[in-house]
Parts: sequence; C-alpha cells; structure tokens
Amino acid sequence: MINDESDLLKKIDETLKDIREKNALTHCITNSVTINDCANAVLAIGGSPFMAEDAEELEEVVTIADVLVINIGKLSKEQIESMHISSKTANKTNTPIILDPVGVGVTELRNKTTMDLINDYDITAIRGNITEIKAIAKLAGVLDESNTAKGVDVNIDDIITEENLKDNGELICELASKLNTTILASGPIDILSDGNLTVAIDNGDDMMPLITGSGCMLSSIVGSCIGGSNPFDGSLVAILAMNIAGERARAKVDEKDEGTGSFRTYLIDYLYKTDSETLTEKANIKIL
Ligand SMILES: Nc1ncnc2c1ncn2[C@@H]1O[C@H](COP(=O)(O)OP(=O)(O)O)[C@@H](O)[C@H]1O
Ligand SMILES: Cc1ncsc1CCOP(=O)(O)O
Ligand SMILES: [Mg+2]
Repeated sequence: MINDESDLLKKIDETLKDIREKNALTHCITNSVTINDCANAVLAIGGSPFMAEDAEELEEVVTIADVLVINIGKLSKEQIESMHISSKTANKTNTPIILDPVGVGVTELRNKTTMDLINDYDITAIRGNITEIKAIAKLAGVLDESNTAKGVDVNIDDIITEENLKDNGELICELASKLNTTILASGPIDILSDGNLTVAIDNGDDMMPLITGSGCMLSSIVGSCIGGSNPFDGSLVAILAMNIAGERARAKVDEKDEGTGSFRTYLIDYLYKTDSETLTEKANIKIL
C-alpha cells in the first residue's frame, strides 16, 4: 500500500536488485536510428538485449524472451507484420509488451499501427513523449484535440510544466485506466500512471532531448525493468535511472567543457553506474 512518496522510495533498492538478478531478456523490435543505443542502454541497466524482427524466428524469440519492446520509429510493412506476430505470441506466453509510439499523430501509418496494437493486444506499458501520449488520448477518444508532434520530438506547446501538471496527470491517469495499461509520458517533468497511482518525476537534464534516442533508450530500459519486476515499480526505477544518469552526464560534460556527443556516452556510463542509494537520494517524485 502506497501512502506517500517515501513508500515509493523505499521500494527502489529491492526493485533494482530484482531487475539486476533477472537480467531480463529484452526482445526489441525497434528503429535502425537508435537500435545500438537501445542495446547498450539495456545492457547498462542490467538487462540482456535481443534485437530480432524476421517473421520466421519471432515465435521462438518471444517464447524465450522475458519482455517485448515495440518501437514504431521507422516502420516498414515487414516490421509491422513482425510487431503483430510478436505481440500475439507475447500475449499467449504472458510476456509483457512495452510500446513506444514514436511520432504517433504525425502520419496515418503511425496512428493505425499504434491503435491496432493497442486494440488487438494487451499492452503492459506505453512510453512516449507527452505529445505522443496526447495523440493516443485523442485517437482513443479521451481528448478532443491534440497538437501534432514535431516529427519524433515533442510539440513545445505540450511540454509538462508545474502549471499543467495536474491536468496532464488527470489525463494520463484516465487514459491508462481506459486502455488498462501503465503510461509513462516524458519531458522536463515525467508522469507515470497505472490508472490508480499517478506520480510526477522531476529529474533529468535539458541536454537529454538534444541527442537522438533518449526516449527510445528509456522505453527499452522500461522493458528490461518491467521484465525484472512489475509495470509500475519497473517503470519508476527506469525513469529515475535514466534521468539521474542524464543529470550526472550533464555535470560531467560541463566539468570537461564537452557537448552532446560526449553526453551520449556518459549517459550510458551513468546508466551502468546506477545504484539505489543515488536514485533514492536524487529522486524528485510527487504523487499527484
Ligand atoms: N527538458 C528536459 N529536461 C529534463 N529531462 C528531459 C527534458 N526533455 C526530456 N527529458 C528526459 O529525456 C528522456 C526522453 O524524453 P523525451 O525527450 O520526452 O522522449 P522522446 O525522445 O521520445 O521525445 C526522458 O527521460 C525525459 O525525462
Ligand atoms: C530521429 C528518428 N527518426 C525516426 S526514429 C528516430 C529516433 C527517435 O528517437 P527518440 O524518440 O528517442 O528521440
Ligand atoms: Mg521518442
């Protein structure tokens, strides 16, 4: 039973231990832009990445995997078919599915692919930037209007701030409840909800959106963390690990007068160095 923020902080140590012990085999069907970063992020947090998408091997892969991560960043007809084969098998084997709806709201193909996956399968968690989550809210009939994403990036009019936090929290909670899933909406402040408990996480660094793949990496480690624990606790540890790695990476690049290229490398370094003491100490979370 969670009464306040300290109850959530107390669970971090055990959840991280479970994640590392499980070393979840994290099957990713993802985009070729950030696929290598995702594999390294999964290894750094303590998972085991397995990128596979040819239809011929998918039933075997999903059967041995602990979790399936689907990222729609760079779709092809073959990849969409692979997403359906894998999701169908994952639901049969009770393997959790994490969906990163990259660029949903921007094209009809992304809208159709996202909503087909959501409507046809039990999706354990959805992780997207706030514009993508609002696009799904509109497609699911929870929101009347939504802004269009700037390609794969957030629309600046949607950015989560202290002022709109309550409204966004209510929307994400309602959407999670309607879709019977856990939702993690990201930005300067992130919101996590399973339809009952809704938490804002105010960590991270403004250099994170300046490298490609911070969202994709986050979704991949959400997969490994859920594969090693449960949807809410796993997602919370994943977002804290990612954002606190971002804070530490930024301090390092500033100290060394470096830029976004080094930041990308340090982000993986500090994901690898994730420890529960640092997460607990630096976590800035608020139950909404
Ligand atoms: N301005 C920001 N300040 C702090 N953290 C941020 C900022 N923008 C994004 N993040 C963090 O970067 C990661 C990726 O989020 P986001 O950029 O929203 O996803 P995407 O890359 O899918 O658009 C998340 O961990 C999020 O908390
Ligand atoms: C640039 C780009 N184009 C298609 S997928 C992709 C990567 C998106 O990564 P992220 O959402 O993590 O920034
Ligand atoms: Mg993204």
